[in-house]
Amino acid sequence: MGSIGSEEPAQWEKAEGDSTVGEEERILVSVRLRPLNAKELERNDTSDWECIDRTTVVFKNNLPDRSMYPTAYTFDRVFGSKCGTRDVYEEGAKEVALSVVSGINATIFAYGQTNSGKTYTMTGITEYSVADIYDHIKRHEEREFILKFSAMEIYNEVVRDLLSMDGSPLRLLDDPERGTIVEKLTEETLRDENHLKELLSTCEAQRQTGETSLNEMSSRSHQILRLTIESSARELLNRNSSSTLAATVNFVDLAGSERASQTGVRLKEGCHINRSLLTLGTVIRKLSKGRNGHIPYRDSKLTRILQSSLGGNARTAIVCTMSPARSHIEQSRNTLLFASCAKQVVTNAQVNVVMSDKALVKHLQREVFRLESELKYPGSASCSSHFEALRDKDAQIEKMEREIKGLIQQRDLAQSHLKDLLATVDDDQASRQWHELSHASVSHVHNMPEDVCSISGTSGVAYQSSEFGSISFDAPHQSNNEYHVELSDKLDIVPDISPRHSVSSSMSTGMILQQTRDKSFEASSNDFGDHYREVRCIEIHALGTNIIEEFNPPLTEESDDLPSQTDLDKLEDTGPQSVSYAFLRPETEQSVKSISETIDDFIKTCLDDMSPWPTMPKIMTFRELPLTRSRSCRASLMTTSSSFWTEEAEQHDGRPPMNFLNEFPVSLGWIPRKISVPLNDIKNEAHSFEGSQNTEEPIPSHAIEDQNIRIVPEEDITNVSNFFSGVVQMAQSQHQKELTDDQETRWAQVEEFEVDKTVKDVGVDSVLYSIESPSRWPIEFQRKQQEIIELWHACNVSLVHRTYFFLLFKGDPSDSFYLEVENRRLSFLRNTSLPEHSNMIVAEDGRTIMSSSSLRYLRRERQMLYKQMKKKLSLEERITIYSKWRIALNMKQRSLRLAQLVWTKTDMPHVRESASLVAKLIGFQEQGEALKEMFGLSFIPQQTNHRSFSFTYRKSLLM
Ligand SMILES: Nc1ncnc2c1ncn2[C@@H]1O[C@H](COP(=O)(O)OP(=O)(O)OP(=O)(O)O)[C@@H](O)[C@H]1O
Repeated sequence: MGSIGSEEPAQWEKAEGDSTVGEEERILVSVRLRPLNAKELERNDTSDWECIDRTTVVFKNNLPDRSMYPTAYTFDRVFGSKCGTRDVYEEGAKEVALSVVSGINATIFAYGQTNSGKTYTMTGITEYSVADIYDHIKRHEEREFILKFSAMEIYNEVVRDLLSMDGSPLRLLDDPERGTIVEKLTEETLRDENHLKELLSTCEAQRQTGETSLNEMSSRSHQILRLTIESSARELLNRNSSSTLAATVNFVDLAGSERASQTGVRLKEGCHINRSLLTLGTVIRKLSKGRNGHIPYRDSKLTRILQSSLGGNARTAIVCTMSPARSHIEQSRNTLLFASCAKQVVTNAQVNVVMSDKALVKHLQREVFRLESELKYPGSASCSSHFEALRDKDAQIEKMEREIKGLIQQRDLAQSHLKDLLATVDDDQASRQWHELSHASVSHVHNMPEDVCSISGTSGVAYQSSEFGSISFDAPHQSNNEYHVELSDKLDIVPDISPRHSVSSSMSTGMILQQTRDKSFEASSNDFGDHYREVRCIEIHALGTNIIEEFNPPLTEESDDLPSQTDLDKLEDTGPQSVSYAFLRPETEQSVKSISETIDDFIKTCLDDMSPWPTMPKIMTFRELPLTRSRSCRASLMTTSSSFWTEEAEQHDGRPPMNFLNEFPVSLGWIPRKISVPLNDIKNEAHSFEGSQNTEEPIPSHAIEDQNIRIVPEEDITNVSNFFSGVVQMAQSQHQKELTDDQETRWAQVEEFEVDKTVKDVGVDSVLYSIESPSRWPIEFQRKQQEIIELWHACNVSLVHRTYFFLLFKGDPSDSFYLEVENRRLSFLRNTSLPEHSNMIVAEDGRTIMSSSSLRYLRRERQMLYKQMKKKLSLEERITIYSKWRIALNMKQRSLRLAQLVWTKTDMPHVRESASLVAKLIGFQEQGEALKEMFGLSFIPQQTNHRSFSFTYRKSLLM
């Protein structure tokens, strides 16, 4: 059978013991006082030692010369003279001795001077132990026990087998597993308890004894009785994996510790006895100070044989016997000193498990496999497993971080949705109130007929704001082919073209497409700015013919989304510009192209109608006009397909058919069918404006030379019509003025056109004032301004437009043109809204579309302003403004009310406040001339040698 230590398989541990891991514990040390014997009593020796309690023994006779020694000693247990051996066993040895049945080595020592009662005590302890061991065996029939007994004595440092009769000395051998073993020591397997008793008797008989002066039967040797107990569970005995608990208990009866002089023994005997005892004392003393350093186990046979029991794998109990007699006080003190040292020694006993050979082989094979694996794979298995564990943990952490990130995004998204929902709820509430208020206020707006058209729709001004995007305007529904075209420097592309096509385009000249919406304007009508999505700028270069495709994949010429090759050729021929349709959706591009063509054709037709010269050399088409860099484009336009126009035009002698005009309800119906304009007169008049504004780029000479009239139309058809009306009106007015001034000679020299009597003669008074009578201009400006304000109000002009216009045109003489144009436009609109013109702005189905759309956009603007208030104004600012506008602070929906109040009156203080507030809400920043130009025409008198009259339209330059 092999044996292993504490590193045995768990199943064995569980089966065989509570623990194979040794627990440190101190040696159990007890002291036993024997009674004074007959001799001691005979010589009247006194008993100086007394056990005052279970653990303390005191020297009760305080002699003066002994005061230097301690008088009280405490041990695990002390036994007085009246205590029987049974007590000593029970409390001072039994627990340790019986550990052997649990596989734990144990050793019981009896230490003391001769005749102190060592043999007397140890004999009793051995018998009790054996009895209890056998009793344990009887009570554990499930296990099979094997008891083996051996006995030896060490006499004069010679080991003898007490069970052998030859008395030859035995050698000590060092076994790597079992430690020091006694060679050839008889080990009797015990049959039963009696067998053991017989053997014990044999040992007793074999032990060296001799008469000493103190003890007639003195034990002159160290006796070691060794009982080995192996036990196995019976149920496992037939299995290969059976294991056995194996332990040894040593009952050691030491020879007397007294000095030879005291005992009177022979010198040699005493020397050897003392050598083993001396070594034992040294080992104990050293062990009591810890296991550091060298422990001289090998200095004596006794310490070599009992090495494992001295601070090793064994539980140890020492019973120190002493005579209470005063005559042995020195030996008693030495015994107590030894006992005190022994008390400090710590042992580390553990369960000893012995496995069968087969089980051992199995175990060893597993161990070999494990070791081979470690050799095969560099780095210990434990290290590898640690790295793997770390990698797993890292992966786990990364996964969790990703999950956390995802959860955070989900949370943010949910919060965003919640915010939107709350905003929607607020909007709904606000919207309800808004409708209540707005319905109530409809009548308040000057009882405006519903068919009043939107000034924004006709003024060619759409509003650009980084926050709002472009504000465009609905067109009236026109059967199933209705198109909704929004002209804006920010192109609004509504994907749902059919049946309602909503396209925002800069149309003819420069285009800058900056934003698109992913759903129709109507669908997002509650929020002007939120649903815009950045797309891409499309520019039309003033020069060059290349199509700029900045981000879109290249479009082929065959693409329907591109201008036709004819268009491109035409552009090349005329050379002034190129058109980029980059990033337009196909349907949008087609619409834009159609619109452009329509406008070109329309202008051409108008000019043809206007032209007194049927063979006018060349009329520049809409797209042929030289343009400055496009920055913005603002207009609203109702349009139809070019084919529609072309076909209809052919049937109407090149003029726009009435159906077409109905589809441009804003102004096309107003276009005079026949206009007679003295072109030379116009050209001459141009000189009167020379030098007033000259910010435009030079006009290509060929344009002037070849055409005499150079017209750069405004960006939308509405403005184009207004522009022409302005041209006609100005010419007519000037003509009248000249007539008054007796300039008929000039007038006679030119051909006349018939002028439609529907044209309102708005004149150019303000322009003339600003130029000819600068001193009167301020008064005239105020008058014009007030007139325009009234017109804004009457025509439901966009609030943003009013604000821009009001803040930009502050009375500079150069503003006169803008005021004049604005005045004319507004006057035109007001007039066209009169009953006699209602047919021009009412759709075929009879709806007063323009009125409703203008009012609707006004409401949207006010909603937009309302929403902006909390974004743009601090609480303090809002409170100040509320008080200024006389809105009670405890009123609900104050911002809404404020939005409804702005621009509702025409008195100047109100207008100023309104403009100021709206400007702040929309982030208005005056940008000088560029911003002014967004209001449409910029009449730039051209300095020419020929008295030609030139208008150059310049796109607005909103940055
Ligand atoms: N506690 C005791 N109660 C009564 N008698 C005792 C007690 N202890 C010892 N004796 C008696 O004292 C005598 C000596 O005892 P014992 O032989 O056990 O001493 P010892 O220490 O073994 O001596 P030695 O070392 O010389 O062998 C014996 O006759 C024994 O019966």
